[in-house]
Amino acid sequence: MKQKNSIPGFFWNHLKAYKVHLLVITIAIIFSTWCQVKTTDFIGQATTELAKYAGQYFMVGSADKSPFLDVLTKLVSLYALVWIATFVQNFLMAGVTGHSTNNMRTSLFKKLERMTIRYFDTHQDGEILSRFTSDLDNISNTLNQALIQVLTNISMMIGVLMMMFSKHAQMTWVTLGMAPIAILVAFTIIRQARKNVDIQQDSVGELNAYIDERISGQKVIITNGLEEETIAGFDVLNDQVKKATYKGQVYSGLLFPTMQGLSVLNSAIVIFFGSMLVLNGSMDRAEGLGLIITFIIYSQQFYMPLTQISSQFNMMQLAFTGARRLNEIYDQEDEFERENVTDIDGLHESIELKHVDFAYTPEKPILKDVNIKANKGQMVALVGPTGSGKTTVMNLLNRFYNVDNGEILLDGKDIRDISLHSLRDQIGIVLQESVLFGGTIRDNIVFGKPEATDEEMIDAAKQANIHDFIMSLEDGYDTKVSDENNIFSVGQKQLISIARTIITNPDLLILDEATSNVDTVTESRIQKAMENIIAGRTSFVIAHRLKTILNADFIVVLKDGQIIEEGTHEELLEQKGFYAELYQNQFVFE
Ligand SMILES: Nc1ncnc2c1ncn2[C@@H]1O[C@H](COP(=O)(O)OP(=O)(O)OP(=O)(O)O)[C@@H](O)[C@H]1O
Repeated sequence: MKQKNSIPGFFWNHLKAYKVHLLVITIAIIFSTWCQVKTTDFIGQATTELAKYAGQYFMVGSADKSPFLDVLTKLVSLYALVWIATFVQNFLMAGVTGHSTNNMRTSLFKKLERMTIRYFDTHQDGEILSRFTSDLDNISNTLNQALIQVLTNISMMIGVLMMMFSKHAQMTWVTLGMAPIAILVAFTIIRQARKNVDIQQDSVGELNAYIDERISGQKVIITNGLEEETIAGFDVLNDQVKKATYKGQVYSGLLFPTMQGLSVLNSAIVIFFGSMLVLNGSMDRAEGLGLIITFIIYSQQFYMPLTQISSQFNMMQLAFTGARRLNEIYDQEDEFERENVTDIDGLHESIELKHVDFAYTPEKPILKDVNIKANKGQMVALVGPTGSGKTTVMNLLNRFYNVDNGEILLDGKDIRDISLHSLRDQIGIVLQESVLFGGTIRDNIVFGKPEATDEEMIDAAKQANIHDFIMSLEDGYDTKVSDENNIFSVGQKQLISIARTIITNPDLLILDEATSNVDTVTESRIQKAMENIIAGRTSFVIAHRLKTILNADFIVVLKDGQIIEEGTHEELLEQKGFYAELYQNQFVFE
């Protein structure tokens, strides 16, 4: 069992390449906050110098303003340094965020390409997609915005604390007096806000799922006249979102004014205590004024970061959740490959399932002691009621899943001892639900053999009986295929898939016949295309219409994962068993 990735491990793995950048960013942050803290000190000094200058000027009619101007010059220089350091931080961090999230996206996609079909069979597409969108976005936003701000705020608080203690310990304790209350208040508000934001996100998720489901089922809704009911269902969920959003916003909105109020209250206490120091003679007036102004600013510089760290906690929490969810993907096992596997160059003799047992989940056995042997060039048809295990046999032949007991032998060699890529190079699959990728028809046909010539492509399309249809389109083979341009029927899609398989010239064919929405003309085209592709090849065909498999070398009838009958069409009819009954039923029906 491989070790699970941790959240700190996730960030370390993706950020370690930028160690030097992050070090420079941290130094720039510390430097810029030190400058900011220092400017406060200079504002205090400038106030003191100005007060001294004004006092002297009123007393004797003239005064030296150079000490005041000196402080002012230092102040302006410090601001310039702060600007430069902040620019460096943001510039470097934008680069680190851009590159690291890009790498995260790439490594996530590569990982998906290595993962088992089991994972895709047991997770919804939208759920997997959301890791690329919202989870990666949350991580990127946190790196880009929250990280610098949190580091700045922490170093600001430390710097302010150090400066305050070095200036006046008593005033510092007075300034910090409100801190425990502020932390408690911030914590309580944020906890409430987070609770409601979570509810808000859940209800938004529910609403999205509802909209998604209703859009895909729009035809059923219209034909059943369920528009009003659908709107009513939407209203209920939408109302939930409204209420949760309102509460979340109210609590989030409370944080800043409350903390601002506490900070103002704190400033009043600082002014009061500072004035007491001047009034009881511990300090002269100009110095006292400077100190009060310095501590008012320090108090704000201390409380503001506290508020900001608390509010960024939410964003960081989302990034941690994102990292955990991405780790769930990285934690998945890759496709299983034994050591010392070998490559093969084709199927020369036979392919055989020998005493195969298989279950997707331990509690529900699917295939039980299945034995099928196809010699080179033979066509094997799999027939049986829905759920009997036909597709499962195909999944095992292609090693989407591995057998639990028994073995599958290709020319006498266990397919687990053959490298996955060379095994799959020999196999061509036409699935029941044909998939077309974004691009042109040409791209789709040459998908498995990008170097194919136009002649090869056209030849494959002709064999698949789809060439004439493609040529009837305005742009021919350059016709765009996309979700928006869904001009193909189920049957036509399957014919394009057949052409895609033919062009790769596989030794072993796995065909799952399209069952629904195929008109009779397309059906006979598919029939012809299948005959063309099967000729001279070893093939396993799942047939739903029995007339497609009358020529099969032998037919295997599966029921509840077991072979119940086996033989040629004629032999099975003679047996007058399950197959004969199925054939009679279809014959009458058609
Ligand atoms: N990924 C999976 N995880 C768990 N169970 C599965 C999975 N795929 C299929 N099954 C179950 O395995 C059994 C056999 O399914 P299979 O798809 O092989 O049947 P089939 O004969 O091809 O059916 P159909 O003719 O409807 O396509 C069914 O009970 C099905 O529910």
